[in-house]
Amino acid sequence: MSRKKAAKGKAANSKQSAGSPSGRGAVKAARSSPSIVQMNGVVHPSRPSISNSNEFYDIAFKVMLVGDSGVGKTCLLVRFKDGAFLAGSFISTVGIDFRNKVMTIDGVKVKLQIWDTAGQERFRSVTHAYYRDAHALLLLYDVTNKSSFDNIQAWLTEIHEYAQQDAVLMLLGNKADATHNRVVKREDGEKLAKEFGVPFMETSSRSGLNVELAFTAVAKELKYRSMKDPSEKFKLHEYVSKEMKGAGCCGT
Ligand SMILES: Nc1nc2c(ncn2[C@@H]2O[C@H](COP(=O)(O)OP(=O)(O)OP(=O)(O)O)[C@@H](O)[C@H]2O)c(=O)[nH]1
Ligand SMILES: [Mg+2]
Repeated sequence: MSRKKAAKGKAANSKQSAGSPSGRGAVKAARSSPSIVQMNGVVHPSRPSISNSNEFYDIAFKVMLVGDSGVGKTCLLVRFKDGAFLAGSFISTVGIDFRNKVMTIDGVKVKLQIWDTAGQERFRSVTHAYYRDAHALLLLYDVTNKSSFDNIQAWLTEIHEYAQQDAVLMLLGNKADATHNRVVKREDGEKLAKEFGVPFMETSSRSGLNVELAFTAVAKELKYRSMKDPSEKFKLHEYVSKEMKGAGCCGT
């Protein structure tokens, strides 16, 4: 298996305040990024000239974070990538952004190129264009925000319309640490996920609960699928049920 060099996970655009007039410049910048131009099917590394990471990888996949504005997509990505929590005032993502992370899955270096989409309605047409290349989608709602949960069905409709049929999909109930403000029960999330046949877990970017697991589960599923070795079996639902930790149980 040949090893490729991973481009440093550099955001294609920066965040702006939710009240900023337009994110068009940033979106345009993101669209002209070489990473995007080359991205069809399995992700290819960006031009070496912009790569300042020495990390090598064997296979690469594109993962998309979707869900209402404020559910915590950016925080989830930052927690996963940097192990930090973005506390303080909420800065809404403009357009679309990405970061890379290389994980070692059963001895194979798997690069995830993780696309952080803007949840705001006004960017919806921009983000639609990226669905088609996604190998996996993490759909988030916020357990402290009922409307973000109620909107999950609409998000699923959108995903079915724009994403590839065989894309890996997982539902995440985020902000599980916020016990006092919780309005969506874990069982409601489980029920909804079961209805749509998607794996589910609650996460917290603040405590780190299940963050690594969510991305590891997706990376494992994609890796096993790409290996196409019938002797190697991986069951995403089973893996998630076995490895998942409950809110309030274990923190990180
Ligand atoms: N308590 C708690 N707060 C969180 C968590 N994740 C995110 N937040 C807070 O929720 C707010 C929104 O987080 P973001 O990650 O920026 O939300 P987003 O989904 O990226 O929003 P858009 O970019 O507008 O789509 C921020 O103020 C975060 O600090 C979490 O796990 N727990
Ligand atoms: Mg964001």
